[in-house]
Amino acid sequence: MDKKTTSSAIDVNAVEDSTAFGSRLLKDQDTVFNHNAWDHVEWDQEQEQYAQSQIEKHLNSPVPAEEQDQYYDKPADYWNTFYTKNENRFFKDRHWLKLEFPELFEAAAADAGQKRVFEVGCGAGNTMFPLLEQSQNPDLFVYAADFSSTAVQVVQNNPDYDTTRSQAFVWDLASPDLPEAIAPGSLDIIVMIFVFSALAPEQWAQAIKNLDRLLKPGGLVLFRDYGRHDLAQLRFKEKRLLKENFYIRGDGTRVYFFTTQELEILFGQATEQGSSAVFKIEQNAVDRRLLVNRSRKLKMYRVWLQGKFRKL
Ligand SMILES: C[S@@+](CC[C@H](N)C(=O)[O-])C[C@H]1O[C@@H](n2cnc3c(N)ncnc32)[C@H](O)[C@@H]1O
Repeated sequence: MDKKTTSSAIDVNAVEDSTAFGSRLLKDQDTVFNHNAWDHVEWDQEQEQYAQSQIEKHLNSPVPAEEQDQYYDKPADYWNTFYTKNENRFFKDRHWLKLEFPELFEAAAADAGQKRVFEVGCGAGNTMFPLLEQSQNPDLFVYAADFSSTAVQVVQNNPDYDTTRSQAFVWDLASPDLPEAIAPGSLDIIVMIFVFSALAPEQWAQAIKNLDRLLKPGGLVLFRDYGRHDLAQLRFKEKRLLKENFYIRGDGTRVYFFTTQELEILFGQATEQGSSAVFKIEQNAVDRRLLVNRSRKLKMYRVWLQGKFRKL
């Protein structure tokens, strides 16, 4: 958990706490400090009011208009700086991947046949490396792309990077061009973990169109990202809001906080958003988790969204 007062994209590592999601339910408020994490937590009135007052504060104090353009001009530069500073801290062993996205590991089974998986916004390769490590499938190939060239270097410099089974390259998810390395309509699975939130809302339609063009019919998007009113949103200070629910962290990286309704419209009825893509929504769930700092008696309300969208 990020304890700094200035927000940073390293906060995504808080998702490491989400191991056996759904298993621990808080039934008695008096026991809240007995464990580190509780699932499916209903928010009390105090937390709801806090959320509303923070959102109002943000809306009343956006990033000054004359400072906004820099965050739209070269967003990858901020991520390059981020990876230059955080290279070692960022690689995490994601135990929950297998629990939440078993489809990935089915593609890695010995008899799964030819499978092509693409990790978009791969950062340090937090999906690609564990997947390949566990793969028994000689015919699994994993692509990994990020628009930060520093992130791609981090992946390529990893001693486990194996060019016979994987390929990492620079690509912008919101680009009008598909990556040269991947044939259109050839992918079985695309993984986006805390990536879509980094796009500006006006880039969503192009990004979804790209996913649709890259996937095979029946191919799957595996999605995990920030939910509306997550702790990371509510703790923003003044002058960090670019647009409603879209913020600039202290390190200059951007982050949007979604609702399931927005994802439903974006992926399920993408045509209306200016993209011809339409996906069957197989999962669109909220992971509301209360993390507890037992020694400091702090309660942290996390809200993450998880989706599985199948190309029709
Ligand atoms: C919060 S990090 C998550 C990294 C990784 N998916 C993980 O879960 O560890 C977001 C990543 O998305 C990348 N990113 C942001 N916008 C992107 C875009 N338009 N195209 C490709 N990658 C992007 C950033 O460079 C960063 O590596």
